[in-house]
Amino acid sequence: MTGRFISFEGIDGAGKSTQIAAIATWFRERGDEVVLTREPGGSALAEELRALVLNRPMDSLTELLLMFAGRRDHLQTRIVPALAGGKTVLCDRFTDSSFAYQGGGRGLPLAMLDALADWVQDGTEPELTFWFDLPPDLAAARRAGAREADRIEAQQLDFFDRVRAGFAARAEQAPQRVVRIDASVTPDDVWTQIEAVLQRRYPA
Ligand SMILES: Nc1ncnc2c1ncn2[C@@H]1O[C@H](COP(=O)(O)OP(=O)(O)OP(=O)(O)O)[C@@H](O)[C@H]1O
Ligand SMILES: Cc1cn([C@H]2C[C@H](O)[C@@H](COP(=O)(O)O)O2)c(=O)[nH]c1=O
Repeated sequence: MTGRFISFEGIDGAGKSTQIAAIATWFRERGDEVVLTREPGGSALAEELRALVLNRPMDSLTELLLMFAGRRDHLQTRIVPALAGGKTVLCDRFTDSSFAYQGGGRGLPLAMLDALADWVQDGTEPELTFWFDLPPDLAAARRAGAREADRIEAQQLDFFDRVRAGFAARAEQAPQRVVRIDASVTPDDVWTQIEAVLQRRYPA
């Protein structure tokens, strides 16, 4: 049996976490067994790497390699077994974030990311990705009211402009998989967009 793998993407503060619980409930009400997880992190080892990558100074290539090292462990120990067991895996960020942040934001070569994604994922990728899109200045205002910035969130607006462009490029390359959600509206209006996509993709 093969489950469903769905990811959630967007710049920091776009509102993913606010919506994911409702999406989990939507699938559970249909009888799915849901695994909620995140990247960086999601497994014991990858959570240790997360603490390092979000807080310790390092160069861009080290950051990229730690993201993919954690992803490999997360896939091997949680995502692939859950999918093999027929579960619905909802993952807060996945490889699109590496393309957007390390590729777009940091400017690392996309060919390097393509190679890492091939090796690390070995064909496992989300069937559906919600891209929560909103302007970086609005996201920054939301974050400022919510929490203290980590090493990546502390970047300037021009960094987040490049990250947003990175997500837009990924959406353009995979229009069947990546669905853009206008995240600048109220939480209820964001949910209305998401629910419409879920009903269309997964009819009762
Ligand atoms: N549609 C919305 N309108 C206004 N504020 C929102 C909206 N959605 C979320 N917020 C608020 O913005 C802040 C960031 O939201 P949230 O943590 O869900 O974002 P996120 O995408 O998960 O961020 P990150 O990826 O950095 O963890 C929170 O304070 C949340 O309450
Ligand atoms: C998977 C992944 C994540 N990032 C960045 C994006 C965010 O700034 C942080 C994660 O924080 P969140 O509050 O859990 O969203 O990590 C990245 O740069 N590259 C990646 O591959």
